[in-house]
Amino acid sequence: MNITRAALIRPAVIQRACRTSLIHLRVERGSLSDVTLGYGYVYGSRMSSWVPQKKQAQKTEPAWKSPDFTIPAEEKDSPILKQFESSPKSRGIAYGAYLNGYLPIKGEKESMGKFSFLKFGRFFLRQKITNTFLIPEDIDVVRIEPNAKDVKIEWTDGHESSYSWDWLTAHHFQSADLKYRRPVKAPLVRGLSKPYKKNEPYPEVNYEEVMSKDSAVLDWLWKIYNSGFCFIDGVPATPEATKSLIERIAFIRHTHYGGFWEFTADLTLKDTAYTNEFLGGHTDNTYFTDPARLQLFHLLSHTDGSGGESLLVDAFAAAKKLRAENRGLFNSLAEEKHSWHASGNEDVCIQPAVRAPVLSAHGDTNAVYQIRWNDYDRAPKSDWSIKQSNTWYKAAKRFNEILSEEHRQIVTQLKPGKALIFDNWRMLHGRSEFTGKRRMCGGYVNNDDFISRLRLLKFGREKVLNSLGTFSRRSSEPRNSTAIEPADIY
Ligand SMILES: C[N+](C)(C)CCCC[C@H](N)C(=O)O
Ligand SMILES: O=C(O)CCC(=O)C(=O)O
Repeated sequence: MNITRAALIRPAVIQRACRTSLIHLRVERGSLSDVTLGYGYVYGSRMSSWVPQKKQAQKTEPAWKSPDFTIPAEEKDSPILKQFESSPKSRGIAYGAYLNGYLPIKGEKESMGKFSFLKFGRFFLRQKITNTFLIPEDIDVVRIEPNAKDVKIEWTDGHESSYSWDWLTAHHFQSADLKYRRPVKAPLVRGLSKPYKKNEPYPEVNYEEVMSKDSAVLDWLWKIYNSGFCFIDGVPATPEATKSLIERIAFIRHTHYGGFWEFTADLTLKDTAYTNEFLGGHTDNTYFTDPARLQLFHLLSHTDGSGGESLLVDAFAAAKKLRAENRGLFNSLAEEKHSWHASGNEDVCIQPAVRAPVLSAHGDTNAVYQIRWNDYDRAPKSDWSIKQSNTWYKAAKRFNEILSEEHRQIVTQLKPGKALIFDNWRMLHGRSEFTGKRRMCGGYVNNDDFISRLRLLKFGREKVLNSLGTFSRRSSEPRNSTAIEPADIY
């Protein structure tokens, strides 16, 4: 198999690197010329000797990788390659896969069974192709060939791998060498990096900009990530424009309220949102295993009445204050799990697969990463002692007082044309009571789709892919479970 083939099966390479060898990488920053590469094996705990290598001559890229690649005349009638006539890039890649056995040889259309197409398909999908469990347990390295761009390794089973330096530095096992690890400092979960302060101008972006430029989408998402919310000005006051705005981030999360929603105080759905009543600060979807991460509201109209002001409160900042003030109360909100529920509509009684506390701490860092605060939807709890129960209610009462501190209340009157989006894992939202006819529309976006969009825009696909599976911590030692921290960026 030539090296190009190995480069084509990068996912298997990744799997193999993670599974069969411990690569200690000493990379002299910036030079990459002299690399000392040693490796040990997870299996048989054989530590090999260090293998100092010198820089190899840069290999030339295969012709089919160049953007202006054209398929040689004699291959023109390949039934498969014809399918890639549309774009030089896919045509070149297809030809590369063809040369490397991922596509049947010319004229053997019938052999283009599902499997080979699937194999070829996977070539694009960055999914593992190799059967991990067929990798011999006594696998060993035969040859290591580092060069400026990557490291090529030949294994005893004949397989050849190619690892980019970025990928290696992000994935080698030695956590002690964290300084060598360069994962994308991407917000995998979230952080309280820059809470919005009262009287600062509100974070805001422009609709036309967001609809026309990915750079404006990045600015928008980064503002939501850092401040917890963002206004969008210049939005046509129509459901259609609002829906397409949300879809600049990702597809809209569908729930028992529908996908993109328009609502008014008509109790079409049995929830306080569908009334004109006061709604205290709360997060939505506490009853879902995976609460929506973002929520967007856009007031379409409000006639013959007044009120309906919108409230936002940064619950991460409030939790940080509670922790500083009384660690016992903070821990109670972080440890006592509740069975939140949504049971208003006759045909649903929704509860999370795993009961969740008010303050969810991240399993790797113990930093708070998600708030569930909704007294309307909190279910009864009986698996605690009187003492635990009393402590929790005391903690919840104190937390509510902190959340209600005047300087934390971000109160705005939404107007048609200016939408509001916020982080539903961090910010409480609410509404004052109102009179008259008020039409609101909006939608939810999942956490994973929000973070995916944000990371790819901010860091670029190659860097994000190179950091798959890495997780940078403040310290290389996991924190113990009692030291639940306030939300922070990591
Ligand atoms: C769909 N729309 C946003 C209009 C209403 C949703 C109701 C949210 C519910 N009270 C909760 O806390 O999850
Ligand atoms: O009507 C509003 O402004 C907010 C409604 C609300 O809080 C919700 O739908 O969760």
